[in-house]
Amino acid sequence: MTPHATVLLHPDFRTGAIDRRLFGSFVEHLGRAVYTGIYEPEHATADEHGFRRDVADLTHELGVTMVRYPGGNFVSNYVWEDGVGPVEDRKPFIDLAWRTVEPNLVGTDEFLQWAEREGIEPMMAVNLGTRGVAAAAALVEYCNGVAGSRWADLRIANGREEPYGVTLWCLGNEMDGPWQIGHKDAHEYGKLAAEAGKAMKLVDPSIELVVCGSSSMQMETFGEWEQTVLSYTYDLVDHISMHAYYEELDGDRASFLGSATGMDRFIRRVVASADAVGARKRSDKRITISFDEWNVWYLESRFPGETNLPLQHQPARIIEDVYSGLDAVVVGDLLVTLLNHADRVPVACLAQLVNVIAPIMTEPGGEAWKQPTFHPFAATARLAQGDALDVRVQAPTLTTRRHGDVPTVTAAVTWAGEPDAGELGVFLVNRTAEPVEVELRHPGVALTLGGGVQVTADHEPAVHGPAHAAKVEAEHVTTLDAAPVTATTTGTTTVRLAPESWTALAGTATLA
Ligand SMILES: O=[N+]([O-])c1ccc(O[C@@H]2O[C@@H](CO)[C@H](O)[C@H]2O)cc1
Repeated sequence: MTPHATVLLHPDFRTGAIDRRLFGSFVEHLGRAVYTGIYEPEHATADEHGFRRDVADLTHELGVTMVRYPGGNFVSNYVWEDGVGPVEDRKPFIDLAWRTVEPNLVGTDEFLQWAEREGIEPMMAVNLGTRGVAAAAALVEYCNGVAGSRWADLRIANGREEPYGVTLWCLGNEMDGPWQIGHKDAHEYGKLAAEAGKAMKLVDPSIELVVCGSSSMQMETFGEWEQTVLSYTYDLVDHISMHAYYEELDGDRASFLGSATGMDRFIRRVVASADAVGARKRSDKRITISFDEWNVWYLESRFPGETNLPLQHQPARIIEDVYSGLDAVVVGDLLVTLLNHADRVPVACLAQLVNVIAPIMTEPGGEAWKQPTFHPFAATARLAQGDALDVRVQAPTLTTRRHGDVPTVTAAVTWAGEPDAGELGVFLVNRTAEPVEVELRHPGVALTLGGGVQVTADHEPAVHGPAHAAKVEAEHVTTLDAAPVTATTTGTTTVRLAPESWTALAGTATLA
Protein backbone atom coordinates (compact mmCIF):
# COMPACT_ATOMS: atom_id res chain seq x y z
CA MET A 1 0.00 0.00 0.00
CA THR A 2 1.29 3.47 -0.85
CA PRO A 3 2.01 5.39 2.33
CA HIS A 4 -0.07 8.48 2.95
CA ALA A 5 3.00 10.41 4.07
CA THR A 6 6.75 9.98 4.33
CA VAL A 7 9.14 11.30 6.96
CA LEU A 8 12.80 11.35 5.99
CA LEU A 9 15.32 11.45 8.81
CA HIS A 10 19.05 11.15 9.29
CA PRO A 11 21.18 12.08 12.34
CA ASP A 12 23.51 14.15 10.16
CA PHE A 13 20.65 16.57 9.57
CA ARG A 14 19.84 18.39 12.79
CA THR A 15 17.87 21.51 13.58
CA GLY A 16 19.45 22.12 16.95
CA ALA A 17 19.68 21.13 20.59
CA ILE A 18 16.42 21.11 22.53
CA ASP A 19 16.74 23.61 25.34
CA ARG A 20 15.03 22.11 28.39
CA ARG A 21 13.37 25.49 28.94
CA LEU A 22 11.10 24.58 26.03
CA PHE A 23 9.01 22.70 28.59
CA GLY A 24 8.15 25.73 30.67
CA SER A 25 4.78 26.75 32.04
CA PHE A 26 3.25 29.81 33.61
CA VAL A 27 1.71 30.79 36.96
CA GLU A 28 0.00 34.17 37.01
CA HIS A 29 -1.83 35.91 39.81
CA LEU A 30 -5.06 35.25 37.95
CA GLY A 31 -8.12 33.39 39.12
CA ARG A 32 -7.11 30.24 40.98
CA ALA A 33 -3.62 29.75 39.56
CA VAL A 34 -1.88 30.80 42.76
CA TYR A 35 -4.57 30.74 45.48
CA THR A 36 -6.12 27.24 45.65
CA GLY A 37 -3.86 26.33 42.71
CA ILE A 38 -0.22 25.96 43.71
CA TYR A 39 -0.89 27.52 47.15
CA GLU A 40 -3.55 26.51 49.66
CA PRO A 41 -2.32 26.35 53.26
CA GLU A 42 -5.56 24.71 54.47
CA HIS A 43 -5.29 21.86 52.00
CA ALA A 44 -4.64 18.36 53.34
CA THR A 45 -1.53 18.01 51.18
CA ALA A 46 -0.12 21.51 51.94
CA ASP A 47 3.53 21.62 52.94
CA GLU A 48 4.87 23.74 55.80
CA HIS A 49 4.96 26.72 53.41
CA GLY A 50 1.32 26.38 52.38
CA PHE A 51 1.91 24.93 48.91
CA ARG A 52 -0.09 21.98 47.69
CA ARG A 53 1.99 18.81 47.41
CA ASP A 54 -0.50 17.17 45.07
CA VAL A 55 -0.15 20.05 42.57
CA ALA A 56 3.65 20.07 42.84
CA ASP A 57 3.70 16.30 42.24
CA LEU A 58 1.57 16.66 39.12
CA THR A 59 3.84 19.50 37.98
CA HIS A 60 6.77 17.10 38.17
CA GLU A 61 4.86 14.39 36.35
CA LEU A 62 4.04 16.96 33.66
CA GLY A 63 7.78 17.46 33.22
CA VAL A 64 7.70 21.23 33.63
CA THR A 65 11.23 22.64 33.77
CA MET A 66 10.56 26.33 34.19
CA VAL A 67 7.69 28.55 35.38
CA ARG A 68 7.00 32.15 34.39
CA TYR A 69 5.69 34.48 37.12
CA PRO A 70 3.82 36.69 38.22
CA GLY A 71 2.12 37.59 34.90
CA GLY A 72 0.79 38.01 32.32
CA ASN A 73 -1.49 41.01 32.32
CA PHE A 74 -1.24 41.04 36.12
CA VAL A 75 2.40 42.12 36.11
CA SER A 76 1.62 45.38 34.35
CA ASN A 77 0.11 46.84 37.52
CA TYR A 78 2.03 44.85 40.14
CA VAL A 79 4.00 46.54 42.89
CA TRP A 80 6.41 43.79 43.82
CA GLU A 81 7.51 45.54 47.03
CA ASP A 82 3.95 45.04 48.36
CA GLY A 83 4.43 41.28 48.07
CA VAL A 84 7.60 40.93 50.15
CA GLY A 85 8.31 41.19 53.89
CA PRO A 86 6.23 39.97 56.82
CA VAL A 87 2.94 38.63 55.46
CA GLU A 88 0.91 40.28 58.24
CA ASP A 89 2.12 43.71 57.07
CA ARG A 90 1.20 43.19 53.42
CA LYS A 91 -1.75 45.12 52.04
CA PRO A 92 -4.23 43.81 49.48
CA PHE A 93 -4.71 45.78 46.27
CA ILE A 94 -7.14 45.70 43.36
CA ASP A 95 -5.44 44.06 40.40
CA LEU A 96 -6.81 45.98 37.45
CA ALA A 97 -5.96 43.33 34.86
CA TRP A 98 -8.36 40.76 36.27
CA ARG A 99 -10.35 43.00 38.65
CA THR A 100 -9.49 40.84 41.63
CA VAL A 101 -8.37 41.87 45.10
CA GLU A 102 -4.84 40.46 45.36
CA PRO A 103 -4.16 39.58 49.01
CA ASN A 104 -0.34 39.57 48.55
CA LEU A 105 0.02 36.38 50.57
CA VAL A 106 2.23 34.90 47.88
CA GLY A 107 4.90 37.18 46.46
CA THR A 108 8.38 37.01 45.00
CA ASP A 109 10.01 35.12 47.89
CA GLU A 110 7.24 32.57 48.29
CA PHE A 111 7.19 31.85 44.56
CA LEU A 112 10.96 31.68 44.11
CA GLN A 113 11.36 29.43 47.13
CA TRP A 114 8.60 27.14 45.88
CA ALA A 115 10.32 26.91 42.49
CA GLU A 116 13.65 26.24 44.14
CA ARG A 117 12.27 23.52 46.42
CA GLU A 118 10.64 21.87 43.42
CA GLY A 119 13.74 22.15 41.22
CA ILE A 120 11.98 24.37 38.68
CA GLU A 121 13.71 27.30 37.01
CA PRO A 122 11.88 30.59 37.59
CA MET A 123 11.25 33.11 34.83
CA MET A 124 10.33 36.53 36.19
CA ALA A 125 8.55 39.48 34.60
CA VAL A 126 8.93 43.14 35.53
CA ASN A 127 6.16 45.74 35.38
CA LEU A 128 6.65 48.09 32.44
CA GLY A 129 2.99 49.11 32.43
CA THR A 130 2.55 51.32 35.49
CA ARG A 131 6.22 51.28 36.53
CA GLY A 132 9.62 51.59 34.95
CA VAL A 133 13.39 51.47 35.10
CA ALA A 134 13.96 51.89 38.86
CA ALA A 135 11.44 49.28 40.02
CA ALA A 136 12.72 46.78 37.45
CA ALA A 137 16.37 47.22 38.43
CA ALA A 138 15.42 47.06 42.12
CA LEU A 139 13.64 43.73 41.61
CA VAL A 140 16.71 42.24 39.90
CA GLU A 141 18.82 43.45 42.84
CA TYR A 142 16.28 42.02 45.31
CA CYS A 143 16.42 38.62 43.61
CA ASN A 144 20.04 38.36 42.52
CA GLY A 145 22.07 40.88 44.56
CA VAL A 146 24.59 40.03 47.26
CA ALA A 147 24.69 41.63 50.74
CA GLY A 148 25.67 45.27 50.95
CA SER A 149 23.09 47.05 48.83
CA ARG A 150 19.60 48.25 49.65
CA TRP A 151 17.36 45.75 47.87
CA ALA A 152 19.60 42.74 48.41
CA ASP A 153 19.73 43.64 52.08
CA LEU A 154 15.96 43.84 52.18
CA ARG A 155 15.78 40.28 50.85
CA ILE A 156 18.24 39.18 53.50
CA ALA A 157 16.21 41.00 56.18
CA ASN A 158 13.19 39.09 54.86
CA GLY A 159 14.97 35.86 55.68
CA ARG A 160 16.70 34.90 52.47
CA GLU A 161 20.49 35.18 52.54
CA GLU A 162 21.40 33.49 49.25
CA PRO A 163 20.62 35.31 46.00
CA TYR A 164 18.03 33.43 43.94
CA GLY A 165 20.02 33.78 40.72
CA VAL A 166 17.03 34.30 38.44
CA THR A 167 18.35 34.15 34.86
CA LEU A 168 15.35 34.83 32.64
CA TRP A 169 13.52 38.16 32.77
CA CYS A 170 10.55 39.41 30.74
CA LEU A 171 10.55 43.15 30.00
CA GLY A 172 6.85 43.57 30.74
CA ASN A 173 3.98 41.68 29.15
CA GLU A 174 1.99 42.15 25.92
CA MET A 175 2.67 45.86 25.84
CA ASP A 176 1.13 46.08 22.33
CA GLY A 177 -2.31 45.04 23.64
CA PRO A 178 -4.86 47.83 24.23
CA TRP A 179 -6.11 45.79 27.23
CA GLN A 180 -2.70 46.02 28.90
CA ILE A 181 -2.51 48.38 31.89
CA GLY A 182 -0.01 51.00 30.75
CA HIS A 183 -0.29 49.93 27.08
CA LYS A 184 2.29 51.67 24.87
CA ASP A 185 3.07 52.11 21.22
CA ALA A 186 6.12 50.37 19.81
CA HIS A 187 8.39 53.41 20.08
CA GLU A 188 7.39 54.20 23.67
CA TYR A 189 7.78 50.58 24.68
CA GLY A 190 11.01 50.03 22.75
CA LYS A 191 12.68 52.97 24.47
CA LEU A 192 11.43 51.97 27.92
CA ALA A 193 12.43 48.33 27.44
CA ALA A 194 15.90 49.41 26.32
CA GLU A 195 16.41 51.58 29.40
CA ALA A 196 14.90 49.12 31.86
CA GLY A 197 16.85 46.25 30.33
CA LYS A 198 20.08 48.25 30.40
CA ALA A 199 19.60 48.99 34.10
CA MET A 200 18.68 45.37 34.89
CA LYS A 201 21.80 44.06 33.14
CA LEU A 202 23.92 46.63 34.96
CA VAL A 203 22.65 45.14 38.23
CA ASP A 204 23.32 41.60 37.02
CA PRO A 205 25.08 41.16 33.66
CA SER A 206 24.42 37.41 33.70
CA ILE A 207 20.65 37.71 33.16
CA GLU A 208 18.82 37.02 29.88
CA LEU A 209 16.20 39.48 28.70
CA VAL A 210 12.97 38.83 26.83
CA VAL A 211 11.49 41.83 25.03
CA CYS A 212 7.74 41.80 24.27
CA GLY A 213 6.76 40.81 20.78
CA SER A 214 3.14 40.91 19.62
CA SER A 215 0.31 39.47 21.71
CA SER A 216 -0.74 37.45 18.69
CA MET A 217 -0.18 37.30 14.95
CA GLN A 218 -3.63 38.88 14.52
CA MET A 219 -2.60 42.18 16.12
CA GLU A 220 -2.78 45.02 13.61
CA THR A 221 0.71 46.13 14.57
CA PHE A 222 2.22 42.63 14.13
CA GLY A 223 5.56 42.70 12.31
CA GLU A 224 5.96 46.44 12.55
CA TRP A 225 5.90 46.08 16.35
CA GLU A 226 8.69 43.46 16.37
CA GLN A 227 10.91 45.51 14.06
CA THR A 228 10.42 48.81 15.90
CA VAL A 229 10.90 47.31 19.35
CA LEU A 230 14.01 45.42 18.24
CA SER A 231 15.41 48.52 16.57
CA TYR A 232 15.73 49.91 20.12
CA THR A 233 16.74 46.72 21.91
CA TYR A 234 18.51 44.41 19.45
CA ASP A 235 21.96 44.59 21.01
CA LEU A 236 20.62 44.33 24.54
CA VAL A 237 18.03 41.55 24.60
CA ASP A 238 18.38 37.83 24.06
CA HIS A 239 14.85 36.81 23.14
CA ILE A 240 11.63 38.25 21.75
CA SER A 241 8.36 36.91 23.10
CA MET A 242 5.58 35.23 21.16
CA HIS A 243 2.08 34.46 22.46
CA ALA A 244 -0.52 32.36 20.66
CA TYR A 245 -3.76 30.71 21.65
CA TYR A 246 -5.78 28.44 19.38
CA GLU A 247 -9.40 27.29 19.53
CA GLU A 248 -12.06 25.59 17.48
CA LEU A 249 -14.34 28.32 16.13
CA ASP A 250 -17.75 27.80 14.50
CA GLY A 251 -17.24 24.04 14.35
CA ASP A 252 -14.29 24.49 11.98
CA ARG A 253 -12.50 21.35 13.08
CA ALA A 254 -10.07 21.26 10.14
CA SER A 255 -8.72 24.72 10.91
CA PHE A 256 -8.41 23.86 14.57
CA LEU A 257 -6.52 20.66 13.74
CA GLY A 258 -4.25 22.78 11.54
CA SER A 259 -3.37 25.19 14.38
CA ALA A 260 0.24 24.03 14.62
CA THR A 261 0.79 25.10 11.01
CA GLY A 262 -0.48 28.54 12.03
CA MET A 263 2.05 28.50 14.88
CA ASP A 264 4.79 27.43 12.46
CA ARG A 265 4.05 30.38 10.15
CA PHE A 266 3.91 32.76 13.11
CA ILE A 267 7.38 31.62 14.25
CA ARG A 268 8.80 32.00 10.74
CA ARG A 269 7.42 35.53 10.50
CA VAL A 270 8.83 36.62 13.86
CA VAL A 271 12.20 35.11 12.95
CA ALA A 272 12.08 37.00 9.64
CA SER A 273 11.19 40.25 11.43
CA ALA A 274 14.02 39.84 13.93
CA ASP A 275 16.53 38.85 11.27
CA ALA A 276 15.53 41.86 9.16
CA VAL A 277 16.54 44.14 12.03
CA GLY A 278 19.78 42.18 12.43
CA ALA A 279 20.50 42.46 8.73
CA ARG A 280 19.96 46.22 8.78
CA LYS A 281 22.38 46.43 11.68
CA ARG A 282 24.85 44.13 9.90
CA SER A 283 24.78 42.13 13.14
CA ASP A 284 25.86 38.52 13.58
CA LYS A 285 23.78 38.25 16.73
CA ARG A 286 20.67 36.08 16.47
CA ILE A 287 17.65 36.95 18.55
CA THR A 288 15.84 33.83 19.71
CA ILE A 289 12.22 33.34 20.69
CA SER A 290 10.62 32.97 24.06
CA PHE A 291 7.22 31.49 23.19
CA ASP A 292 6.15 32.33 26.71
CA GLU A 293 2.40 31.87 26.26
CA TRP A 294 0.92 29.14 24.10
CA ASN A 295 -2.04 26.82 24.43
CA VAL A 296 -5.55 26.03 23.36
CA TRP A 297 -7.80 28.73 24.87
CA TYR A 298 -11.47 29.24 24.04
CA LEU A 299 -10.77 32.96 24.07
CA GLU A 300 -13.04 34.36 21.39
CA SER A 301 -15.90 31.94 21.83
CA ARG A 302 -16.19 31.69 25.61
CA PHE A 303 -14.08 34.34 27.33
CA PRO A 304 -16.20 37.39 28.26
CA GLY A 305 -13.27 39.84 28.09
CA GLU A 306 -11.45 41.30 31.03
CA THR A 307 -13.32 44.61 31.16
CA ASN A 308 -16.63 42.84 31.80
CA LEU A 309 -15.37 41.01 34.85
CA PRO A 310 -17.09 41.82 38.14
CA LEU A 311 -14.69 42.79 40.94
CA GLN A 312 -13.66 39.62 42.76
CA HIS A 313 -12.74 39.54 46.43
CA GLN A 314 -11.78 35.88 46.51
CA PRO A 315 -9.84 33.81 44.01
CA ALA A 316 -12.46 33.38 41.29
CA ARG A 317 -12.98 30.73 38.64
CA ILE A 318 -11.69 32.85 35.77
CA ILE A 319 -10.91 31.22 32.40
CA GLU A 320 -10.93 27.68 33.74
CA ASP A 321 -11.15 26.12 30.29
CA VAL A 322 -12.08 22.46 30.15
CA TYR A 323 -10.23 20.44 27.53
CA SER A 324 -11.18 17.55 25.27
CA GLY A 325 -9.26 14.79 23.54
CA LEU A 326 -9.34 16.97 20.40
CA ASP A 327 -7.67 19.81 22.32
CA ALA A 328 -5.01 17.35 23.51
CA VAL A 329 -4.20 16.32 19.92
CA VAL A 330 -3.77 19.99 18.99
CA VAL A 331 -1.54 20.62 22.03
CA GLY A 332 0.62 17.66 20.98
CA ASP A 333 0.84 19.07 17.45
CA LEU A 334 1.82 22.53 18.78
CA LEU A 335 4.69 20.79 20.60
CA VAL A 336 5.73 19.20 17.29
CA THR A 337 6.04 22.70 15.82
CA LEU A 338 8.07 23.93 18.80
CA LEU A 339 10.46 20.97 18.49
CA ASN A 340 10.91 21.67 14.80
CA HIS A 341 12.06 25.20 15.65
CA ALA A 342 14.53 24.14 18.33
CA ASP A 343 17.23 26.29 16.73
CA ARG A 344 15.25 29.51 17.25
CA VAL A 345 12.89 28.70 20.13
CA PRO A 346 14.81 27.83 23.30
CA VAL A 347 12.10 28.97 25.74
CA ALA A 348 8.37 28.24 25.79
CA CYS A 349 5.63 28.31 28.41
CA LEU A 350 2.42 26.34 28.27
CA ALA A 351 -0.05 28.95 29.53
CA GLN A 352 -0.85 28.17 32.21
CA LEU A 353 0.01 25.50 34.82
CA VAL A 354 -2.97 25.12 37.11
CA ASN A 355 -6.70 25.96 36.92
CA VAL A 356 -6.32 28.86 34.45
CA ILE A 357 -6.28 27.38 30.89
CA ALA A 358 -4.27 24.62 32.46
CA PRO A 359 -3.28 20.96 32.24
CA ILE A 360 -3.75 20.62 36.02
CA MET A 361 -7.04 21.38 37.79
CA THR A 362 -7.87 21.53 41.48
CA GLU A 363 -10.82 21.83 43.77
CA PRO A 364 -10.27 23.96 46.87
CA GLY A 365 -9.89 21.49 49.72
CA GLY A 366 -10.30 18.70 47.20
CA GLU A 367 -8.48 16.74 44.58
CA ALA A 368 -6.10 17.74 41.82
CA TRP A 369 -6.40 16.09 38.41
CA LYS A 370 -5.02 16.03 34.90
CA GLN A 371 -6.82 17.54 31.93
CA PRO A 372 -6.45 15.66 28.60
CA THR A 373 -3.84 18.22 27.45
CA PHE A 374 -1.57 17.04 30.28
CA HIS A 375 -0.68 13.85 28.44
CA PRO A 376 0.95 15.08 25.21
CA PHE A 377 2.96 17.65 27.15
CA ALA A 378 4.21 15.10 29.69
CA ALA A 379 5.12 12.56 27.01
CA THR A 380 6.94 15.15 24.88
CA ALA A 381 8.89 16.56 27.84
CA ARG A 382 9.95 12.98 28.66
CA LEU A 383 10.72 11.65 25.17
CA ALA A 384 12.10 14.72 23.36
CA GLN A 385 15.75 14.63 24.40
CA GLY A 386 18.97 15.76 22.79
CA ASP A 387 18.65 17.39 19.37
CA ALA A 388 15.69 17.94 17.09
CA LEU A 389 16.39 16.39 13.70
CA ASP A 390 15.69 18.33 10.52
CA VAL A 391 13.06 15.92 9.16
CA ARG A 392 11.49 16.20 5.72
CA VAL A 393 7.79 15.43 5.74
CA GLN A 394 5.88 14.79 2.54
CA ALA A 395 2.14 14.63 3.00
CA PRO A 396 -0.95 15.71 1.08
CA THR A 397 -2.29 19.08 2.12
CA LEU A 398 -5.81 20.17 2.86
CA THR A 399 -7.14 23.69 2.62
CA THR A 400 -8.42 25.25 5.83
CA ARG A 401 -10.29 28.50 6.35
CA ARG A 402 -7.95 29.92 8.98
CA HIS A 403 -4.53 28.60 7.99
CA GLY A 404 -4.77 28.02 4.25
CA ASP A 405 -3.08 24.84 3.06
CA VAL A 406 -1.86 22.64 5.88
CA PRO A 407 -0.20 19.21 5.73
CA THR A 408 -2.37 16.28 6.82
CA VAL A 409 0.55 14.74 8.73
CA THR A 410 3.16 16.49 10.87
CA ALA A 411 6.26 15.01 12.48
CA ALA A 412 9.20 15.77 14.72
CA VAL A 413 12.06 13.44 15.61
CA THR A 414 14.62 13.89 18.37
CA TRP A 415 17.99 12.18 18.75
CA ALA A 416 19.91 11.87 22.00
CA GLY A 417 23.24 10.18 22.53
CA GLU A 418 26.09 9.57 20.14
CA PRO A 419 26.23 10.68 16.49
CA ASP A 420 26.13 7.03 15.40
CA ALA A 421 23.83 5.60 18.08
CA GLY A 422 20.88 7.46 19.51
CA GLU A 423 17.74 7.25 21.56
CA LEU A 424 14.89 8.56 19.46
CA GLY A 425 11.70 10.39 20.18
CA VAL A 426 9.29 10.19 17.25
CA PHE A 427 6.23 12.46 17.27
CA LEU A 428 3.57 12.02 14.60
CA VAL A 429 0.22 13.69 14.05
CA ASN A 430 -2.58 12.57 11.77
CA ARG A 431 -4.95 15.47 11.16
CA THR A 432 -7.35 13.49 8.95
CA ALA A 433 -10.46 11.56 9.96
CA GLU A 434 -9.03 8.33 8.44
CA PRO A 435 -6.21 6.11 9.68
CA VAL A 436 -3.00 6.75 7.71
CA GLU A 437 0.21 4.88 6.98
CA VAL A 438 3.35 6.94 7.50
CA GLU A 439 6.61 5.65 6.11
CA LEU A 440 9.66 6.67 8.09
CA ARG A 441 12.60 6.73 5.69
CA HIS A 442 15.92 6.31 7.45
CA PRO A 443 18.53 5.39 4.83
CA GLY A 444 21.73 4.09 6.37
CA VAL A 445 20.15 3.96 9.83
CA ALA A 446 18.99 0.80 11.61
CA LEU A 447 15.94 1.86 13.58
CA THR A 448 13.87 0.06 16.18
CA LEU A 449 10.70 1.65 17.48
CA GLY A 450 9.40 0.83 20.93
CA GLY A 451 6.30 1.87 22.78
CA GLY A 452 4.93 5.28 23.59
CA VAL A 453 1.71 7.18 23.96
CA GLN A 454 -1.18 7.81 21.61
CA VAL A 455 -3.84 10.49 22.04
CA THR A 456 -6.95 10.48 19.88
CA ALA A 457 -9.47 13.26 19.39
CA ASP A 458 -13.03 12.96 20.63
CA HIS A 459 -16.28 14.46 19.42
CA GLU A 460 -17.78 15.16 22.81
CA PRO A 461 -17.93 18.51 24.55
CA ALA A 462 -15.50 18.61 27.47
CA VAL A 463 -17.11 18.51 30.89
CA HIS A 464 -15.55 20.01 34.02
CA GLY A 465 -14.32 17.66 36.71
CA PRO A 466 -12.06 14.72 37.41
CA ALA A 467 -14.62 12.11 36.35
CA HIS A 468 -14.90 13.37 32.77
CA ALA A 469 -11.13 13.92 32.54
CA ALA A 470 -10.63 10.31 33.65
CA LYS A 471 -13.14 9.11 31.04
CA VAL A 472 -11.33 10.99 28.25
CA GLU A 473 -8.03 9.59 29.52
CA ALA A 474 -9.41 6.03 29.53
CA GLU A 475 -10.91 6.32 26.05
CA HIS A 476 -8.44 8.58 24.25
CA VAL A 477 -5.02 8.28 25.89
CA THR A 478 -3.35 4.95 25.26
CA THR A 479 -0.04 3.66 26.47
CA LEU A 480 1.47 1.78 23.53
CA ASP A 481 3.58 -1.19 24.57
CA ALA A 482 4.81 -1.46 21.00
CA ALA A 483 4.91 0.91 18.05
CA PRO A 484 2.07 0.44 15.52
CA VAL A 485 4.51 -0.74 12.84
CA THR A 486 2.84 -2.26 9.78
CA ALA A 487 5.84 -2.86 7.50
CA THR A 488 9.62 -2.64 7.53
CA THR A 489 12.33 -2.86 4.91
CA THR A 490 15.99 -1.92 5.14
CA GLY A 491 15.84 1.79 5.66
CA THR A 492 12.07 2.17 6.06
CA THR A 493 9.61 1.64 8.87
CA THR A 494 5.90 2.15 8.27
CA VAL A 495 3.58 3.04 11.13
CA ARG A 496 -0.16 3.32 11.20
CA LEU A 497 -1.68 6.39 12.82
CA ALA A 498 -5.22 6.44 14.20
CA PRO A 499 -7.63 9.09 12.85
CA GLU A 500 -7.12 12.56 14.33
CA SER A 501 -4.33 11.43 16.59
CA TRP A 502 -1.04 12.42 18.15
CA THR A 503 1.51 9.67 18.74
CA ALA A 504 4.85 9.72 20.55
CA LEU A 505 7.17 6.74 20.25
CA ALA A 506 10.52 5.91 21.78
CA GLY A 507 13.13 4.30 19.59
CA THR A 508 16.76 3.40 19.19
CA ALA A 509 18.90 3.88 16.14
CA THR A 510 22.41 3.11 14.97
CA LEU A 511 24.20 4.04 11.81
CA ALA A 512 24.29 0.92 9.66
O1 LIG B 1 -6.33 38.02 22.01
N1 LIG B 1 -6.72 38.52 23.08
O2 LIG B 1 -7.81 39.13 23.15
C1 LIG B 1 -5.95 38.36 24.24
C2 LIG B 1 -6.38 38.96 25.41
C3 LIG B 1 -5.62 38.81 26.56
C4 LIG B 1 -4.49 38.06 26.53
O3 LIG B 1 -3.78 38.00 27.71
C5 LIG B 1 -2.71 37.13 27.88
O4 LIG B 1 -3.22 35.88 28.26
C6 LIG B 1 -3.42 35.88 29.63
C7 LIG B 1 -3.65 34.47 30.12
O5 LIG B 1 -2.53 33.66 29.97
C8 LIG B 1 -2.19 36.59 30.13
O6 LIG B 1 -2.37 37.23 31.36
C9 LIG B 1 -1.93 37.62 29.09
O7 LIG B 1 -0.57 37.83 28.89
C10 LIG B 1 -4.08 37.46 25.38
C11 LIG B 1 -4.80 37.61 24.21
